[in-house]
Amino acid sequence: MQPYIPPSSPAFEKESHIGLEPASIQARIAGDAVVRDYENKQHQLSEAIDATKYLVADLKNFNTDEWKIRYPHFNQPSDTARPGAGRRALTFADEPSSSTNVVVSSVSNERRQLKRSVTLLDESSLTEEPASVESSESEDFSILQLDLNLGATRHAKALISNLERSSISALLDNRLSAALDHLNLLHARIHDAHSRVLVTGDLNAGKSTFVNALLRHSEVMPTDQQPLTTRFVEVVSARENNDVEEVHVLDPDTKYDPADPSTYTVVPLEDLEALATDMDNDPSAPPLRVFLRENSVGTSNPSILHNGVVDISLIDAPGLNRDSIKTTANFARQEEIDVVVFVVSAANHFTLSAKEFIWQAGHEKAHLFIVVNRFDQIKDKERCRRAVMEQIKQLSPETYDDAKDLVHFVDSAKVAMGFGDEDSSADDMDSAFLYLEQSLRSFVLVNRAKSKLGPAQNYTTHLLADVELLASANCVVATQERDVALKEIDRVKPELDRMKRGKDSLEDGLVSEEESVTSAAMADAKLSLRTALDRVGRGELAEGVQMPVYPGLLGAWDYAHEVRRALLSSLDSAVRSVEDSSRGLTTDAVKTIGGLGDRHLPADVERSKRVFNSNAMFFNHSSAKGRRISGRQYVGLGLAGNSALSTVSVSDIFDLQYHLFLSDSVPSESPKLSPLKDLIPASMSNEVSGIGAASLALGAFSMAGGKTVALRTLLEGLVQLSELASNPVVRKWAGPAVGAIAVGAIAYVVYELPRSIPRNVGRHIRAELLITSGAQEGDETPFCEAEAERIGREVRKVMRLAAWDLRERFRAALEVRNEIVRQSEETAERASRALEWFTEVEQRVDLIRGQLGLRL
Ligand SMILES: Nc1nc2c(ncn2[C@@H]2O[C@H](COP(=O)(O)OP(=O)(O)OP(=O)(O)O)[C@@H](O)[C@H]2O)c(=O)[nH]1
Repeated sequence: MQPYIPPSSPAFEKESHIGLEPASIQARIAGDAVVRDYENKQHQLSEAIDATKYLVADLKNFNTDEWKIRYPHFNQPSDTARPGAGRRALTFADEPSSSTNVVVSSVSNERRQLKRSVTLLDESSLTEEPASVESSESEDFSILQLDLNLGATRHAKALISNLERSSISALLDNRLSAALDHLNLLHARIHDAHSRVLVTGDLNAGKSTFVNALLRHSEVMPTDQQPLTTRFVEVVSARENNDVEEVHVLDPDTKYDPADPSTYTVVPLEDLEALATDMDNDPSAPPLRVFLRENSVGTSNPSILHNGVVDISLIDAPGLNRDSIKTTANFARQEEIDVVVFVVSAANHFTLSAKEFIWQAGHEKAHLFIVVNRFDQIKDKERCRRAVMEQIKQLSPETYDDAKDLVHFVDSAKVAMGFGDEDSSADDMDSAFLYLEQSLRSFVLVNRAKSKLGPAQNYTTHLLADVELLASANCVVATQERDVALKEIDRVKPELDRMKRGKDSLEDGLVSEEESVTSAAMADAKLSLRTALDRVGRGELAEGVQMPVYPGLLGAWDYAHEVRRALLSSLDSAVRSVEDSSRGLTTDAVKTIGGLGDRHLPADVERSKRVFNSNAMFFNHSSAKGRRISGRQYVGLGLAGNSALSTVSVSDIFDLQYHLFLSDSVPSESPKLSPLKDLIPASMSNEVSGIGAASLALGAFSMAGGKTVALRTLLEGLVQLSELASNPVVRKWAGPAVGAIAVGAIAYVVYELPRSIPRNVGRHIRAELLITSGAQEGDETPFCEAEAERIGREVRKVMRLAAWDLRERFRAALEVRNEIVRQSEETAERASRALEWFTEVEQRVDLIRGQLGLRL
C-alpha cells in the first residue's frame, strides 16, 4: 500500500495542482478526509481482526487441550405453558436427550451488533419476562455452524446429534481453523491497496471515451460511432508490471496470477483494439488486463490509476443490451468491484436496459456513480438535467440523495480529445470533469471502506457473536458440571473421610476378632481334649459309648480289642464335641464381623450374601470332590478307625512293665510319643505262655498286697525267702504255699480282667497320645496340641475368609469413593477453569466488539 501523504507535505503539494476552483478544492479536501478516515478505520479493523484471530486460536487450543467445547442447540421449551420470550431448552449435540432451561438473550446495539448470552433459567423469577430475542436466527450460528453439507440444516442437525463429543469438538476445530484462514484473508484484503472501478452503460454512451479521459489518453480504449467494445477490459498502471505496457489475455480456466505467465498470454498494446472489439468475444470471459504507462502530460494531476493512496483499475465494459445485462450485473456484483460508474448519454437518458441493470446492480451497490455524458450536445441543459435527475430519483434514491457528488454532467470527448493535442495538459481540463474526478476518487475510497472493510467487519462481527454464543452456552454447561461435581464431592467426601478414619479400627477389629476367637477355640479344644484323654486314661468311656461285654477269659484278646475301639471312639466323640463348640464360637465371630461391616461400610455398599455354614467346617473338601455339604460333617481324627491305634498288644491284657516299674517315680511312659508296642520289652512281647504266666502271677501278687510294689522289693523278698528256705521247716512248707499263692493270684487276675483291660488299654492309649514336654507331665500334649492347632487353623481359615470378604468390600468401596472424589475434584477444577476461561472469552468478545463498532 502506498503511504498516506498528509496534505501539508511537499509531495502532496506537488501532486495537487488542481486549479483554484472552489469545487475542486472542496472535493480534494473531502478526499483527504476520506483517506484519513479510511486509514483510521483500516487500522482499527486490522487490530480487531488480529484480536479475533488470537481469540479464535485460543479457543481452538482450549478445545483441543483443555475442554471439548460443547455445541449447543436451542429448542422451544417442552413446557409450553409459560414459553416466555428467550426461554429455550438448551441441548448439546453430543447429548441431545438431556436439556436445560435457559434464557437466550440477544440484543442489538446501535451498530446492529448482536450481543448474545445464555443464562440458566431461574425458575423462581419466572414472573419476570426474560430479555427479548430478536429472532430464532439469533440463536443459530452463522459462521461456526456445523453443517455437514448433507442437505437441509435440520437433517444435518439430526446427524450431528448422533455424534460423539470428541467428533463434535473435531468438527468445531475444523470450523475454527476455517475461520482463522478466512480472518487471514480478510486481514490481507483490508490492506489491499487496489480498487476496481467498473465503467458500464448503454451502447455507445461514451464509456470508452470516458475511460480515456480518466486515463489522460485520447485513444487507449477504441471508440467509434457504432457499438464497439465486446469484452471487459481492465486498465491498470504499468507500474504494476515493471512499467511495461502490454496486454494480458487471461486464461478463463485458471486463476490469474501476474507472477505466473502460464495463467495469461501477453500481447502488445497495439493489439488491444482488435482484441477488445472482436465480435466473437465471449462476454463472460475474464477481462483483458491492460498495463498502461501514465501519460507524461499533467503529472501534477495524475490519472486516477495512481493517486498516492490506492491503485485504482478501470474496467471498460461492453455496452448494455439484452444479452450483456446479466453478465455485466454479475460482474458488478463481484466483491472486488468497489465502484460502478454508470455512463448514460445525455441525449438518450436511461434506456430500458440501463434501468434493468441499475435495478439489478442496485441490490449490491446501493450508490452508483453516474456520468451523464455528451452533455455538450444538449441545448436545453437545465431541462435535460431535471429529466435525468428525476429518473435517477426513481432508479436509485440513494444515489439521488448524494447527487452532488455522485451525478456528473460532462463532455468526456472534449477532455479525451484534449490529450491528443501536443500543447494540452491536465491543468487545462474542464473544471466539471476535474470535479468529477475528485468526486470519483473520494467515492472509490469511501466505497473501498465499504467493500474492503465492510466484509471484514461483517464477518468478524458474526464470528464474534458465534464465539460469544458458544462461550455463553459452555459457561452454562461448565457451571452445571462444576455444581454437579461439587455436590458429588459434598456427598461422597464425608463418607470417604469417615471410611479412612475407620480403616484402622476395622483392621484392628478384624485382627482382634480373629485372634480372640481362634485362641478361645484352641483353649477350649485343649482343655476338653485333655479332660477326655485323662478319662480315657482311666479306662472310662465318654457318654453314649458302650463298653463291650466281657466274653470270658478265652475272649480276653477280642475284648481288649473292642475296649480299645470303644475308648478311641470316646476320644473321637470328644473331638467332635470340640469341633461343635468351635463351630459355635466361629458362627458368633462371623456375626461379629458382619456387625463390623455394618459399622464401617457405607449404607449403599452391598453386604456379603455369603451365609456362613458352620457345617462346612472341618470338611475335607478335597475328598468331597464337589459334593454338596449336607448336614454336619464330622471328620475328627477317626481314631477308632486308625489301625495303628486299634492294634491290641499283650500289655493291654496284663501290663507287667507298668506294675514292675510302678514304684519308680519316673513315669513309665516314653518321653516321646511311643507306639504302643514299645511299651512292652521286646524279650517279653512274644512269650505269652511261660514268662507270661509268671508275669501274671507276679502281677497278681503285687496287686494282692493291696498296694503296688517294685520288682526289686519283690526280689529282696525272694532273697529273704531263699534264706528262709535254708530253714528245713520253711523248706517243708514253701512249695505248697507258693503254689497256693500263685493259683490265688492267677484266679484273681483272671477275675479282674474285665476291669483291668479297659484301664490298661486306656492308659496305653493315653500314653501313646500324651507327651511330656519337660519336667512335668501334662505340660503339653501333642494330641491336644495338634487338635487345638487343627481346630485353630480351621477357625482362623473361616475368620480370614470372612475378614477378607469384608476387607475387600471395604477396600472396593473406599476405592470407588476415592475415585469419585478424585474425578469430581478434577471435573470441578476443570469446569471452574473452563467457566473462568469462557467468561474471559465473553469479556474479550465485548472488547473486540467495541473496536469493531465502526460506521463504514
Ligand atoms: N460530443 C461528444 N461526443 C462523445 C462524447 N463521448 C463520446 N462521444 C463520441 O461518441 C462515440 C462513441 O463513444 P464510445 O466511447 O466509443 O462509446 P462506448 O460507450 O464506449 O461504445 P461501446 O463501448 O461500443 O458501447 C465516439 O465517437 C465518441 O467520440 C461526448 O461527451 N461528447
